Amino acid sequence: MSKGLIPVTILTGFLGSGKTTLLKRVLSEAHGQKIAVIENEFGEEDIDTEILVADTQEQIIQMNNGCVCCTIREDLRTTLSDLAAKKRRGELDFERVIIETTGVADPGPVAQTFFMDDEIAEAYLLDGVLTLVDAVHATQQLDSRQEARRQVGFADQIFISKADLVDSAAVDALSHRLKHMNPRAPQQRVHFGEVELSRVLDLRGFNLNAKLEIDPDFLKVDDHHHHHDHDHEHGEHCDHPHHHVHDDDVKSFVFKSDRAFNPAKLEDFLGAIVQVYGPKLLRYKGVLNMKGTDKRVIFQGVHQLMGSDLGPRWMPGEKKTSKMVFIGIDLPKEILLQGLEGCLA
Ligand SMILES: Nc1nc2c(ncn2[C@@H]2O[C@H](COP(=O)(O)OP(=O)(O)OP(=O)(O)O)[C@@H](O)[C@H]2O)c(=O)[nH]1
Repeated sequence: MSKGLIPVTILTGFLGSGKTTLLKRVLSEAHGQKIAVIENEFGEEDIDTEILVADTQEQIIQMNNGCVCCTIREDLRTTLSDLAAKKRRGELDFERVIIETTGVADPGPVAQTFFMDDEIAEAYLLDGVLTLVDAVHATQQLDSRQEARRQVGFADQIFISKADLVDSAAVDALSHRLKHMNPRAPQQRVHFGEVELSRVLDLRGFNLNAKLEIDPDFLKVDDHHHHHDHDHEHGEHCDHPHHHVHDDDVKSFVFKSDRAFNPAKLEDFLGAIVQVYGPKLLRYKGVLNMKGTDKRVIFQGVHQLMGSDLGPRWMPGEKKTSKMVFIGIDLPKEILLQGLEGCLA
């Protein structure tokens, strides 16, 4: 990672989705890596920490704060800055941080900590948000709990746990639903937390400097919108019986164009959009063809906080296709798509 920043992974997922199981597994497999774990649990019981301590040499920091939504940002900030200070002074030795969030929390404030606070941003780099989805209970949780939907919306990687307990058609339906909510995040089934470390660490989901690719398949699930997509990847229409039953408020859409953006217009437009829709924009991310540079422009954000950076050069003869994905709650898709179209040079 650049500039010696400490990579941070946020592990989220609804109650009982298998976060601790996965974390234990990762810690036992991360040979040679020193990981500081921050348990952000809701309630007094410190059971998870005990389990982890018993099995590993990791440094565990428990935060038992009552109200997750309002106080976590401050507590997490303090915890993170203490950790970084101890590392600087040589009192603690660790290379990365994993934060296990409580199952009922919206991961947004946790993720935002890494953008909003200068002191934190100078020491840490948010590497990725991992979301566990419980195949047995997800449908009901997603139907009834906004936090569960937001956890999916924020994910850079989705793990479906407990697929062993339901039939495969049900897992497929769930997977399909998740893909609609968040086409950007790869999905993988996990059995009792068994995952490759490469799926968990160094995802660089938030790293602007990293080589950034958007899964080319995500366009296939964008069933409502084809007029920006002239590649005719329409094969996968949603004939799935499950799809129209739900009305998930977390939705996503993709903008795609081969024409370059006018940077000033785009900046104005996006600036205005995040002002108005920031609270509803969970994540957005794009690889853009921008007039005036032969490099890709990588842009991404969480809520109102937006950043951009230069990525790799376009290859000679390569089609310079801009792709943007927006994930959010009740977003005015047509307004956004038309607005973006209007920013093309
Ligand atoms: N059958 C099955 N059970 C699993 C799987 N993954 C986890 N579990 C079980 O699910 C239960 C909950 O797992 P935990 O890892 O404690 O879940 P958690 O997300 O940390 O739970 P909270 O901290 O309460 O939010 C445990 O009994 C696990 O053994 C899986 O892939 N299959």
